[in-house]
Amino acid sequence: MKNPILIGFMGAGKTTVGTTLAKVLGQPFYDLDDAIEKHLGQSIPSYFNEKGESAFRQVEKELLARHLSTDNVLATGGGTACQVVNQALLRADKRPVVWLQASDKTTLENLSAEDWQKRPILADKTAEDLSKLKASREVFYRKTADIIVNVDQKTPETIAEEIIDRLQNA
Ligand SMILES: Nc1ncnc2c1ncn2[C@@H]1O[C@H](COP(=O)(O)OP(=O)(O)OP(=O)(O)O)[C@@H](O)[C@H]1O
Ligand SMILES: O=C(O)C1=C[C@@H](O)[C@@H](O)[C@H](O)C1
Ligand SMILES: [Mg+2]
Repeated sequence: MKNPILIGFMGAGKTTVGTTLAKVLGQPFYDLDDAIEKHLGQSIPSYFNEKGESAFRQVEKELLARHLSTDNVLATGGGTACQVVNQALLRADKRPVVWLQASDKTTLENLSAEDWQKRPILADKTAEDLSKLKASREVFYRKTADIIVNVDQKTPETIAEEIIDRLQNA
């Protein structure tokens, strides 16, 4: 089984589930947002503030491209799979792409006030705005994913096991 790439909306649990999944599989884990922050030497919100979203997307694309040839369990950022150029990179990688699909309710429950602050796309947004943005992005996740795993009311361990089961039986 090739190590999967996790995509999906903010708060779906890509970082959390990816960490657990990598442990269960005994494989290294790579989190694209963490890698971006290390590369920039600053937090994503601070970089967004200084340079704006399009500069962020450029760095995101470069680090994604640089990393795809390695075989880690990979957690993308919430917007990674929504950029056309990244979709092509993800599809070309030949690793299974797993969409962690969460309801609005789960997404809102997962995102604490601190999580909300760490995600500049959500700055000044209401729950209703989040719901609209999430709905508008689903078409991209669906198009990029090989499998869809619903995460509602499941622990990270259960989700990781489900991903492994689905990939082994795919
Ligand atoms: N299955 C789960 N059960 C309980 N809490 C969860 C679960 N998945 C994620 N969380 C919590 O939700 C929050 C957001 O999770 P996480 O950072 O993994 O999301 P993400 O998909 O990586 O978001 P982003 O796209 O912004 O990187 C964290 O506080 C995490 O602890
Ligand atoms: O959904 C998004 O567009 C983002 C999600 C985060 O993971 C980060 O990649 C960044 O805050 C942008
Ligand atoms: Mg994450």
